[in-house]
Amino acid sequence: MGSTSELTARPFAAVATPARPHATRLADHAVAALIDEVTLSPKPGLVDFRGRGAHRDLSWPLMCHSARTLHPAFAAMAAAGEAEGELQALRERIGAIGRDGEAAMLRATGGINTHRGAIWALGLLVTAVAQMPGRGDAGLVAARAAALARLPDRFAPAATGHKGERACRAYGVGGARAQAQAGFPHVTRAALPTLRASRERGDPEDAARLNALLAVMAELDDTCVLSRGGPTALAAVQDGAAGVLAAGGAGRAAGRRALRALEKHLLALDVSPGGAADLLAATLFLDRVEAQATA
Ligand SMILES: CC(C)(COP(=O)(O)OP(=O)(O)OC[C@H]1O[C@@H](n2cnc3c(N)ncnc32)[C@H](O)[C@@H]1O)[C@@H](O)C(=O)NCCC(=O)NCCS
Ligand SMILES: Nc1ncnc2c1ncn2[C@@H]1O[C@H](COP(=O)(O)OP(=O)(O)OP(=O)(O)O)[C@@H](O)[C@H]1O
Repeated sequence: MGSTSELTARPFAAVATPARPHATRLADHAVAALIDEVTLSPKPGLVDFRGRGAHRDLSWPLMCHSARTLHPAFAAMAAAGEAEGELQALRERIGAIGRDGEAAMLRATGGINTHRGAIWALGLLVTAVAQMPGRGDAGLVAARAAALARLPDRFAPAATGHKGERACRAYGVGGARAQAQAGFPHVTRAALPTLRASRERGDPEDAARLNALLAVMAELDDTCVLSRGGPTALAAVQDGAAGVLAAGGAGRAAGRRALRALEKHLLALDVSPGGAADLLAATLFLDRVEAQATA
């Protein structure tokens, strides 16, 4: 079997054809990025092609099914981005579409939260790309997504009551919302540069993607980790990920040994960097969009 990135690239290569409307092709890229992310292996603590990581209710088939279920929501957000020029109206339109997408996700998964954070991040980015036809620069797209994320949504719940929100309050961190409102700095300033530097160094694609994930894990205030393991676990994730990169990353034998040790440690702590995984999917999406724009 080829690398997992080869395994997942093929199904979508035939789908994103020029005949499909732009909004549909953007949704294709978003779904493909989510499937590439969950398939990437070996990820520490996370669901991947090998198994559940530190999760009892998530699996690779379920995450792939959830990702495909989100295609209509991403296509509708992209179409809204193309049609709506007034940003406040657009913000509330995609908020409503995102909540519908969350409901569709929960119906498809039997009530399990597989991609709530990904709907937020990729929904904003898909909408931003749709607003800038022919442009794909990650920094510009992320800045437009941030402008949307900073606008209020009168119809969003005042409080989600979710783990991420509770972790933000308990530990004084910004979480998914702040990451988007700041323009996805962990994507544009950490993951994307690491992904490209690894490729240029000749690392295999899977190793480059793992290094991009590790670059996010090394710095992110991941509320998935904080919710389960608090600041001690978050420090272990951040220090461990930085250690793998310092050992040469996933493309070097010493880095792979450090990655295996990190995975063992996170499984022992029973924590999973789900937020970093969402941002890896966002990174892979922007990487695809930039490649298409410059093709
Ligand atoms: C902004 C969101 C993510 C709020 O999430 P909340 O902070 O309440 O926590 P929740 O546990 O639901 O989801 C957080 C998810 O974000 C990811 N995440 C965690 N930490 C981070 C981080 N530092 N940076 C980025 N993503 C992160 C994780 O995957 C996690 O699962 C979104 O769910 C939301 O606004 N929901 C309200 C309904 C709505 O309006 N949805 C449509 C938005 S398009
Ligand atoms: N490959 C992945 N594996 C696990 N989580 C992922 C992955 N990719 C993205 N995520 C994100 O992380 C979230 C799962 O992290 P979380 O800690 O919330 O797991 P959970 O099982 O829902 O929570 P818990 O079991 O602690 O109640 C998903 O909702 C998704 O947004």
